Amino acid sequence: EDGSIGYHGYERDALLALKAGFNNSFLDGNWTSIMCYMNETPYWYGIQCSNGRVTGIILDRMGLVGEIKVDALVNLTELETISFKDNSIAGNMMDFTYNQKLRNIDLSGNSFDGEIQLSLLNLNSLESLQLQDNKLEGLIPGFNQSSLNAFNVSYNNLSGAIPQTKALRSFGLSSYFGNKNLCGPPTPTACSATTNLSEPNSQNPGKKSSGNGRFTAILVVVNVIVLVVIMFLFIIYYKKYKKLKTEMKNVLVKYEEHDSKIVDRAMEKTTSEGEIRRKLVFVENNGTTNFELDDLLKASAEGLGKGIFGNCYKAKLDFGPVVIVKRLRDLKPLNGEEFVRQVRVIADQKHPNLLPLLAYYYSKDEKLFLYRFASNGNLYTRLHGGRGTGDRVRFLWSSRLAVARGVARALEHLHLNNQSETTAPHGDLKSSNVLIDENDEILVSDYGLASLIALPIAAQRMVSYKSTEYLSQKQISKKSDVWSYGVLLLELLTGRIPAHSAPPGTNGVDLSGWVHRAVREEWTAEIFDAEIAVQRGANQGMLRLLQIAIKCCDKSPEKRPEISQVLAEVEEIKVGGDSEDEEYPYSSFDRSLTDDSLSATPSLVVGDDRR
Ligand SMILES: Nc1ncnc2c1ncn2[C@@H]1O[C@H](COP(=O)(O)OP(=O)(O)OP(=O)(O)O)[C@@H](O)[C@H]1O
Repeated sequence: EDGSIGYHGYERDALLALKAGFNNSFLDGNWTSIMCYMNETPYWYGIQCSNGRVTGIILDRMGLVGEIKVDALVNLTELETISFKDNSIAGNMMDFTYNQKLRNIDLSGNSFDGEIQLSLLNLNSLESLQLQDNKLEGLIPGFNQSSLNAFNVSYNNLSGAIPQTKALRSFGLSSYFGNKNLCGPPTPTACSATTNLSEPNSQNPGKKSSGNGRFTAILVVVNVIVLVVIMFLFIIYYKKYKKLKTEMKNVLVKYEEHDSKIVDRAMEKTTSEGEIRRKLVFVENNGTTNFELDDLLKASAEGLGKGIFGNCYKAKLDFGPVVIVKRLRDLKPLNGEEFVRQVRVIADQKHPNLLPLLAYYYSKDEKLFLYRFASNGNLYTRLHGGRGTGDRVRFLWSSRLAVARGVARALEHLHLNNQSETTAPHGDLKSSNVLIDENDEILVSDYGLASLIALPIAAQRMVSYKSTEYLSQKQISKKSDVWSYGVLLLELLTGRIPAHSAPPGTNGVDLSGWVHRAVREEWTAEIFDAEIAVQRGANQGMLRLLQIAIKCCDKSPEKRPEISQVLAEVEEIKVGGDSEDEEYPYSSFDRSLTDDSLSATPSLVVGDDRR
């Protein structure tokens, strides 16, 4: 097992097998990708984890149907709690032999039948066993764990004498009530001498004598014949099974060879000594000089930070160029072929406002993406950096409008190249993913990476998954990108940090709610960043951009405009004449916001988007 990825594949397989038996559409949608990662909050509904291991399964009142295989829990050795309370699960109980840490078991309110599992007797930490309201039959096993402090088998079809162990004697009638034929304390019914023997129960196989000797002899002969036939059939079956297994193995080996050949072809080269060496794969036409992984390893590297897709480094190669290296982590379990296919999709997204992928590297243990270095940093730092200090470089309206345009163009390109209705083609649009190169060109980064990382990680960390529609309906779409774009515009206009994309350790505000409140309560002068509010000639343009932003941030995704429409409107905004150096008190906004501009678009203030 790969401990480094923080989860355990065989546990995941066990849970997926369990899920398959339930045929439950919610779980089918929710239990995808990995269930837990180290000590982070589990990603799957109803799963508890510790150190990447599954410690609890709690699926109460989920309408679960079907049966649970007897060996379903064999691989979940860290399990402490299991609860399937109030579902409609049928069939025999599962085997608990390998779940020695189990403390709480609640299978109540289902249709479990057959006998109570004897493996429960060996769970030395068992504290609570709730089996009431099922269809269990046979005898109650002699539970005697001193840890047991809650026990209920009421309303089943159990029969026979209640074992008079120290542990079981401590529970009252309510634990046993509603069974077919239980006797002995605490029930009022005394047991007859033959009670237990008369019950059909494999755990107590005493059976009544079945009539005369002749009949018994015939029965024995028939039994022997049946046994011989069964053994014969078993031998035939076993031979066939062995043959099938060997064939399967051959097919698998062939498949793996084929798979690795594809990866090899894409990513490996034969050196002059004839040995295979993995190499960086350069995306064609990128205009850079190609180099080897060794060159990269020799380069001086500076850590830029840890993003949701992995750590980012700036590497200065010995022979001159500077590249950005992203070490991808938390990836979906993709084989080489699938990885290459997804990378091609990203690499093919060519647009002047998208940060181009230069090269990639794939091996079992390491996946790298190499990007062009954008020397003027990211929008987040440009917009918020150095405020209140002498280091602050003024960020003028014309530059902010250029950012709004560049990002909208990039986003439109991504949307036009993605036909899916159920994905946000960027998915993680935020100011730290908008880069500025040496010519002040805008480059949007981190697009397409959602297709590579595990869904729970994406759902937990990516901006799209923080939109209203994901929070309420668990759905994202292109309109989720439009919403992120609207918030980015508000960030540009207000100079404030949005809560949902604030870097760790930074406090952000609910920008959309805040802007609506400001418009309603007429403290409009405060909406615009003082740094641009003073550029009076640009006021109309700022108001236009604010209106667009508010439309993009509509709570209902269907009311938000398409990105093409947004782009068209942003392109129409004029920078605003000679405004750059003109400075007026920013209260000059008051009248225009409350009277002219907003009254012309009443929907702006009606659709309150406070969250
Ligand atoms: N090509 C690049 N040129 C210059 N700086 C970059 C480049 N790529 C990333 N950065 C900067 O490096 C830092 C780390 O980037 P990274 O993408 O790993 O994290 P992030 O953008 O903060 O978060 P996330 O992964 O959620 O997008 C960020 O400040 C980012 O702006």
